[in-house]
Amino acid sequence: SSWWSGVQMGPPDAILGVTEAFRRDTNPNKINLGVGAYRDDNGKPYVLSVVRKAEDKIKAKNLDKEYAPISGVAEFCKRSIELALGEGSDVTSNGLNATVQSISGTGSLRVGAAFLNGFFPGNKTVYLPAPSWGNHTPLFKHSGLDVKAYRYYDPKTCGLDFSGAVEDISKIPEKSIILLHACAHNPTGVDPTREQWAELSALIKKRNLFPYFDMAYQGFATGNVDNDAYAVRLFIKEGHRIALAQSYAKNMGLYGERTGAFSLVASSKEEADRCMSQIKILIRALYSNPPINGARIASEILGDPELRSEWLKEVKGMADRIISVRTKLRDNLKKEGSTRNWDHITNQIGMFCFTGMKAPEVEKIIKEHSVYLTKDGRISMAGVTSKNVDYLARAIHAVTK
Ligand SMILES: Cc1ncc(COP(=O)(O)O)c(CNOCC(=O)O)c1O
Repeated sequence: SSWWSGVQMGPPDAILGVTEAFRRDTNPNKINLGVGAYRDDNGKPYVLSVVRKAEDKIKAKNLDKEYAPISGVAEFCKRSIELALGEGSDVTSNGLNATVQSISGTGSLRVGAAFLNGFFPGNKTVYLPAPSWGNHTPLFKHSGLDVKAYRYYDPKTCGLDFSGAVEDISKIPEKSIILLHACAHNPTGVDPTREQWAELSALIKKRNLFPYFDMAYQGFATGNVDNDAYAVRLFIKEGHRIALAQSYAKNMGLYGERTGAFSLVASSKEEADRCMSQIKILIRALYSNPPINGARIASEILGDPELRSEWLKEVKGMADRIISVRTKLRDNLKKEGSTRNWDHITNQIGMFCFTGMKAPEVEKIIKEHSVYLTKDGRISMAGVTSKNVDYLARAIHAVTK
């Protein structure tokens, strides 16, 4: 028998499986609301013009292709943590952060998880919001950490189950790890209000929990990079020593360039240096050093005042398009005569909308209307355009009335 006769066929990825089914559908009105990547109003992938400008500037520099340091392109690491914490943060001015470039958000989360597995002195269990990004559980489990959940989404209101979250977090054993989506929660689109973030910060401090922020959408949620970093900056201000994973897949459209960063905020520069040395040892044995192209593009944009302000306009443009189709969809559902409350479509934020459609309704809308989405009723608003939003509203009304 062969070496691999024991290997089972694994289940298809829930999200990518939707796209395959979409591709097979011949209905000209078909709509793909599964994929979590931005599309313009013509449903096409979007390369930011500021990214093209940065590429031209980089090309003119005739840079070599030498290895980046294990910790990545230094300029990128500096610009990335400053984007997250804001210029002049005393964390960066006092060198309290250990920041490494990694392979987009997923690689950054994974490097952080490997470091926690090796060095976290507390309860090596990560508490995720229920539900969370599908990849969080396998990512942390493969890193050797245990994974549990705290209540987060309320299916009755399609909003935040804040009292449930507080109740569950109050019971999390001290010195555990709590994963927080900094903004634009995936898959629900439900974010805490600023007041609720303040309560969560106080509670997490009281419970002596370690906050691990996943910020994959900074600038993409409200269109403002400072607003979207509010929770991260609040926790720092409140004295939490956080971990942070960042991605430039969505807010710079660098999906395939795999550009991201992992940061740890330590209590002294000397401690940050010790942590950095151990993180580098982990990276060396994982992938040795990260890809240079995306990091060069991101640091070119973040480091040049003109490109930076152009980027801020473009990322706001993407966020605004999503917000406008949210409003159109909600209004069209009303116009179709739906008696359901669809306010959550505009209360939720970022790439995703948890519609509240149940599995039978999802099956029906796929089969009868060729609208493709994941079974949990999550739609990627990026797939909604001014051209298909009427059709979509009719289809949703047809299966939910
Ligand atoms: C919360 C979160 N963290 C991290 C990431 C990591 O993204 P990347 O590794 O591409 O930077 C993502 C990207 N998700 O992909 C879209 C989808 O769910 O369909 C994410 O949503």
